[in-house]
Amino acid sequence: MMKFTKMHGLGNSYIYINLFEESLKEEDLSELAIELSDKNTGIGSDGMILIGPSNNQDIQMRVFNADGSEAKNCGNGLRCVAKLAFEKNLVIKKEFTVETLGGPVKASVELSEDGQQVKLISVDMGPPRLLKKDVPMEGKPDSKTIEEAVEVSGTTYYMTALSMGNPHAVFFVDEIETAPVERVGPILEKHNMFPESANIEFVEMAAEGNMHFRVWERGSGVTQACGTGACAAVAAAILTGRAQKDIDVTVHLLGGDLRIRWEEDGNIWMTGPAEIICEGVYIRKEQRK
Ligand SMILES: N[C@H](CCC[C@H](N)C(=O)O)C(=O)O
Repeated sequence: MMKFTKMHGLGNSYIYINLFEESLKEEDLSELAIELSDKNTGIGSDGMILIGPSNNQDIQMRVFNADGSEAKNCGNGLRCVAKLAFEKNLVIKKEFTVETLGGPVKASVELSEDGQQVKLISVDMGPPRLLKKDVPMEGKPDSKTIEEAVEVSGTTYYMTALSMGNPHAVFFVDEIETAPVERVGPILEKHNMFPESANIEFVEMAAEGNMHFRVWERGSGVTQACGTGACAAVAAAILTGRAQKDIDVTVHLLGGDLRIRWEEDGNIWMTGPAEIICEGVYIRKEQRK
């Protein structure tokens, strides 16, 4: 039996396990993520996120996709971790740091009128990493990938790729409704130009300071939202001259809106909501027989 909390950030849901209360075996983690994410025999989610102690930050977050692969960062997950950590008194400040495999980030929480609930969370996601060697992807290690042609099933697409601690390939389209998310997403996710696979995003620029966004996530497929992907999309828009730094961009995702801003100092800020769906006790498959 294992206590869990199911949370979502704009419909991108994960099963959160509090390692201050539960202990898990390292060798079980990948299988457990697959088991929990299964909507028929598990709880149903886009993956599993562990919140635990850190030696060098206030808390640690580890992210596992629905296919059991471990990711180095998760924007929607960070907002949920920040909310849970504050409301469960795992941290005592409204601003604190989170250790991720993709590097440390800073989170700050905005509270409800009665001060009891976290309503909005802002995360300093750090700078986008623009060099091919950092995405990582094939090609000249110290060069950037900005509007590079890539052919998929006979059609040429123009890709801007970067890392937010995890790999992203961003494509600008004229009409988000017809973006080839499910046709092109899975092909590019596992394309051999990405040694660690990649998250694939499609963006339609809208009126000043707005964009529409869809995503095929590495290890989880189509999700309602991707926080690191939204940051990557804004960075790509700025790198390709479609948006400017130091101005809030509203990213319209299937599950709702995120406010993203690439500051002149180089860091990207993400602000948005996080919700607790339910808390409970999960019975592991091997305990059900
Ligand atoms: N699928 C991602 C991890 C989850 C990222 C996403 N859910 C977010 O909110 O940033 C990866 O393998 O890098």
